Amino acid sequence: MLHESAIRSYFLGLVGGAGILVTLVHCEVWTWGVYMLAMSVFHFGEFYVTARFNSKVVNLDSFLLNHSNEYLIAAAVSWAEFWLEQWLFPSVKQVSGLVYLGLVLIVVGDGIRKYAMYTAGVSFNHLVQDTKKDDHTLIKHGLYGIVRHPSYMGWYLFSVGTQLLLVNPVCLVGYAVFIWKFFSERIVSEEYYLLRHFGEAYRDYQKQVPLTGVPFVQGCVPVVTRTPKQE
Ligand SMILES: C[S@@+](CC[C@H](N)C(=O)[O-])C[C@H]1O[C@@H](n2cnc3c(N)ncnc32)[C@H](O)[C@@H]1O
Repeated sequence: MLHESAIRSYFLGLVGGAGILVTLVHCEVWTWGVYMLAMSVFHFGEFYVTARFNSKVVNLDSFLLNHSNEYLIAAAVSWAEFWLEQWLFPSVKQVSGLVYLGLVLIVVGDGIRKYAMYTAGVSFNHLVQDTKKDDHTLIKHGLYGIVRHPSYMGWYLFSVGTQLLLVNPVCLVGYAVFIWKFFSERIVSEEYYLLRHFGEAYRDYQKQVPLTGVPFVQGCVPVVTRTPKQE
């Protein structure tokens, strides 16, 4: 495991370094260079923060490089869109306020995600836990006192930010919709298990912190059984 994580880290370092080079040398596509750097920092950071604050579960998957086929396809489609539009309609890729908004979302989004991972510590796991481990405690402080799913919120902002940075209109809409759908379903199943693990304590937490952090996503809310109205 150690040598393979070293290889992945080296590869991510190369991607980040190449990104810096592209940014400095190829001014016409500097946003692509910043994108490469952002992706390498994001994936390296996933492994690093897990290794630092939840070392018992760290493994090669912690880089999230092989998150899912859908993730890889979405990345490849965004690369294709960027280079196709850069070639066919370079005017679309003109640097504007959108690019800078994308940069802000990338930095803020990744910062929120990594801070959430640090805050949750050993309770954070890249895989949703269907059984409760002894050291899994309910986290309600820090960012978790503001929204219930700060790491998903951060990743959502980061992902949308990458498409703004690349000025990819098609993927911007696609990412905003499909990633939203992914997190809305994920949050419901995650909260189903959290309710099983922590029961009333999680129910109270949902009341104290009503926002999930992902827009228009409510999470796993209890089904309210109506008492018939007294006539
Ligand atoms: C990938 S982490 C995501 C955590 C959270 N959804 C977020 O966005 O910050 C998934 C794991 O975190 C755990 N988890 C989520 N919210 C938690 C909380 N408030 N306290 C403790 N564990 C939590 C879940 O049980 C799951 O195993």
